Amino acid sequence: MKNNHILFVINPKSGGNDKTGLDKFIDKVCKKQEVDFKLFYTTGENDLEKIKKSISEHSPKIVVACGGDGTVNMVAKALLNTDLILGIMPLGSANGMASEFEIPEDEEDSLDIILTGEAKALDVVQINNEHISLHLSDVGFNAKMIKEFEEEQGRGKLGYAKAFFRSILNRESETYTIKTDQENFEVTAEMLVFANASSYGTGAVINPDSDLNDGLFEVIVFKPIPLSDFPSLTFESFFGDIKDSPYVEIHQMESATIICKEQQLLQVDGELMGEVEEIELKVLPAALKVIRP
Ligand SMILES: Nc1ncnc2c1ncn2[C@@H]1O[C@H](COP(=O)(O)OP(=O)(O)OP(=O)(O)O)[C@@H](O)[C@H]1O
Repeated sequence: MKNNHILFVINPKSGGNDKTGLDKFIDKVCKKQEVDFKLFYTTGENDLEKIKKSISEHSPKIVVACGGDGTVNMVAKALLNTDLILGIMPLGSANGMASEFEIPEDEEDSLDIILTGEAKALDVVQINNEHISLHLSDVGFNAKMIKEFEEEQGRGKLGYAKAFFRSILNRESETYTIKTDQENFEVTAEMLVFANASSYGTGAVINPDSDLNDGLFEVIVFKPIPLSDFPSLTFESFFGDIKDSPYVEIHQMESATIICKEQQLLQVDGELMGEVEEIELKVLPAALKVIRP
């Protein structure tokens, strides 16, 4: 079956790559396949509202996020609680959600999946009633590393490596209280991950039991770890099972309130959301339909 009537939401800046030929490419493929389509370009200003307006003007069946995780998250926000289907053309510097769904970065292949793939339901994690997370959100080590990276002059792979090693050397432990329907408990952690999905864009698997459609999410506690054991934990996340590590604890839940003893920088699907003291998490089961291979 051919998927018809599509709105392509293009982030012209994502991934730092040139997208000047993208409109012609979409036009060529869609015309050949006799698929109706419209293009929308993000500006970085009030894009969510503008996308919603464009959806109400054009009434598409599918809305495709052409960008990185930030663009995917924003389009998903516009589609929540509607019958519209999300498609993904991974064109960002971080394409974590696309790699989770095994959507290839090649434009031709990803567009083919959008036109012929099947829509499957996906849980979404609501955070503090204002953000949604399809992929991975966290406080602690990773959020601080992203901040370091964004402040890095050089960026690129070298900038990432510098931010990574600086963050490793400056790791800090924080105390968090986790409140669920069943229990309240305190943890000391270098990082807490709120995980719908399984892996960061780098390929590190931090949530091996992830099921994107089980009506649950995982809170992964990374306990204080001596520097000498850091390489083995990293190795396990890439090649083994992180659950075997004595420094990792995984809790599954439907909702939770996390209270941070000190304010923490919150990262949601690759975007920094500022400092928070309390984090309200709630799974929205099967709240989104996504085209997958
Ligand atoms: N036309 C635009 N000009 C500048 N920024 C934009 C534009 N459109 C969207 N943005 C910004 O792009 C970001 C999302 O980028 P996205 O995550 O999709 O790609 P990315 O290349 O992975 O991003 P990052 O720069 O975070 O690595 C948002 O912060 C959004 O505000």
